Amino acid sequence: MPPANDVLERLAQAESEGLISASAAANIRRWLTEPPFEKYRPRLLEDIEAGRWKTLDDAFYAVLEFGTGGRRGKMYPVGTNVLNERTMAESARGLADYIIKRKGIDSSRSCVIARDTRHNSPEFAQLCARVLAAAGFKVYLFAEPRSTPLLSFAVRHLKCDAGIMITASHNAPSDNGFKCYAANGGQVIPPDDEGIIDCVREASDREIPETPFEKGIADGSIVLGGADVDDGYIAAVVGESVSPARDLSIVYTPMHGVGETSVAAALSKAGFTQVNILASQRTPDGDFPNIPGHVSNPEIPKTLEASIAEAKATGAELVLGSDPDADRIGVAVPVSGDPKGAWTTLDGNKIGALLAAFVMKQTKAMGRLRSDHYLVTTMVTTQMARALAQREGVRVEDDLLVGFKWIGQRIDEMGPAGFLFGFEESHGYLKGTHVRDKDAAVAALLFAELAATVKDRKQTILEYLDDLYRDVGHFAETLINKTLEGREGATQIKTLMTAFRENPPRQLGGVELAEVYDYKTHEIRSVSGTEKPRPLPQPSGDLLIFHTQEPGTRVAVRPSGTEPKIKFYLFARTDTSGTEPLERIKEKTFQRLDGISKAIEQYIQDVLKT
Ligand SMILES: O=P([O-])(O)O[C@H]1O[C@H](COP(=O)(O)O)[C@@H](O)[C@H](O)[C@H]1O
Ligand SMILES: [Mg+2]
Repeated sequence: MPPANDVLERLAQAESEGLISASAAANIRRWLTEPPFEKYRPRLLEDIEAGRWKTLDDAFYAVLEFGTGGRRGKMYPVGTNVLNERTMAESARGLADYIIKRKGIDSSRSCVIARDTRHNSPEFAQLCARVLAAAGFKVYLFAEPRSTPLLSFAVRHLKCDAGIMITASHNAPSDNGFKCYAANGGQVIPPDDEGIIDCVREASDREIPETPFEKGIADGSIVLGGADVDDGYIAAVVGESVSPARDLSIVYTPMHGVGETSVAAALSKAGFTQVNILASQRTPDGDFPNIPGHVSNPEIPKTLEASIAEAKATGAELVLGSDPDADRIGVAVPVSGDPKGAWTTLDGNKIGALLAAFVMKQTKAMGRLRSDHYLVTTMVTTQMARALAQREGVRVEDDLLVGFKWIGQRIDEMGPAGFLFGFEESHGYLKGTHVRDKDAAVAALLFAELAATVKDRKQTILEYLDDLYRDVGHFAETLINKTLEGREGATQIKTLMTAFRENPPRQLGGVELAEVYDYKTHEIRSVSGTEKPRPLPQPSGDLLIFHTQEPGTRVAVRPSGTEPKIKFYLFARTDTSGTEPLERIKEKTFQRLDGISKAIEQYIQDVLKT
C-alpha cells in the first residue's frame, strides 16, 4: 500500500528545510513507494512521524560501499547506507548475480558462509544462505560462530566460487558487515568489488527471492558446515610452526568473539598446554560486555587490561587476545626487570616486526630460507620490516595500499610458494598459504613460539626487540584516529583530506615536510610548491604520504575504509649504529613523534574551525 500523500509532503518539507539531504530524500521516497520495500514501510513511517531526520539522513544519504573490509557500518532497520535485512539480502543477491554473469546461468556455483558472535549475525548469515540458495547456489553454512580466516580457508578447501563472512570485525556493537571473498580465499578486489556493487545496485530495485531454510536443508542446496573444515584449518595453522619450544604459560582472551574455535584450538593442538582462557570475556556476546568501552579492538591497549591482571595474579608469561572475528591479535608482555612487575601492550607494528624477524631467523636456522622468499607489508606499516628483511637478504613488497586484500593479491601475483610472512600495522599477520587473509590463530601460535623460544634462552621479548633495534635502528610509530560520524562527519573527513592535499603544513613539530606522495592524483609534489610535480605510478587510493628531511620520518593520511575515521600514521627512526645508549635514542624518536602528533592535532582543530 503506497503511503498517504501527507507523508510524502512531510518528506518534501523536511528536504526544503534542509533537515534531510536530497539524496536521502530520494532513497526514502523509493522505500515509501516501491513494492520491494513494503515490509520496511511501517518502521520508516514511524521514523518520519517521530521526525528522526538526522538518523534517517545518515541511514539513507548514500548506498553503503565496499570499503577496506567489505560493506560495513551501523545496523539500522531501514536505510540504504546501513546494515539491515534488506541491504544484506541485496549484498548476497548482488554477489550471486555477479557470479552468474561471470560463469553463466547454467553453471554450477557454490558459496560458503560464516559469521561471528555479533547481534543479528546468525540471522544475517541464514538470510544470505536463503538468498544464495534461491539463486541456484550450493551453500555451505556454518551454524555456529567461526573466524574470518576459517572462512577464507573454507572457500579454498570447499572449492567455492565465493565466501561471505558476516562480521564488523572489531567495530562497536552497533555495527555489522558483509565481508566478501573470491575463489582464491582473498577479500574481493577490483574489478570484482565494483562488479558486485553494480549488481547490488541492480538488485536494490527488485524483490529478492529466498529459498525457505528448511526446504534448502531438505533438498541439499544448503549444507551445514562440517568438522572436516575445522580440522583441516587447524592442521594448516599448526603446520606453520617454526619452533618446538612449548614451555610457556599464556592468558588468552577471545574478547567475547569466536577466537576460542580457532586461536585456542590451534594453541592446544600445537601443544601449548598452559593456556588460560580469560573467563570474564570467554562467552560469545555481541555487546562485548566485559571489554572496556565495549569495543573488542586489540589496537586499544585497555582491551587487554583484565587479561594482564589475570596474568599477574597467576604468574603467566604472555597475554594474547583476538578481535571478534579472530583475524587480528593483541599482545601484552612483562616489562623486563621491572621491580613492580609491570606489563606493556605491543602495538601492531612491534608485533609484526617481532614476528617477521622471528620467522626469518627460524626459517634460516632450519636451513629453509630460499632466494625466492619474500615478505609483504603495506605503505602504512613500519619500515622496520624492510630493514629486517634486507639484513636477512629477503625481498620485501611494501608498496601496497591499506587492506589485507592487497597482501592476498600480491601473494598470488608473486607466487604463493615464496611467501614467507605478511603483516599490516592494524594487528593483522599471516604466515602460510592456507588462507589469503590475516589470521589471529597463526599469529598467536607464532608469538607463543617466539615467547617460549626466547624464554628458553633466558631472554625476554622486550630484550629481543631491543636487539633488533640495535641491529637495524630504532623504529617507532604512532596512529592518530579522529572519529567523525554520519554525513556531517564524512564531510569533515573530506575537508581534512583536501586541506592536507592542497594546503599542507610546511612543518610539523619542527620537522620540515619535504614532499608529498599523492596516490589519488598520482603526483609527487614538493610541499613548498616550488618544484614541478613528478608523476607517481600506481596503486590508486585516497592516501597521502608526507616525506620529511629526516630519513625514516614520515606521515601518512587517509580516510578509514571500515569506520567513520580519518587516520594519521606517524613514522620515525633513529640510527643506533653509534655509541649512544639505546634508551637515549628511543627518547629522541619518541620526542619527534610527540612533536609531530601535537602539531597534527592542532592543524586538525584549525581546519575544522574554519
Ligand atoms: O577490520 P578488519 O579486521 O576487517 O580489517 C580491515 O580493516 C583494516 C583497517 O582498514 P581501515 O584503515 O580502512 O579502517 C585493514 O587494515 C584490514 O586489512 C582490513 O581487512
Ligand atoms: Mg577482525
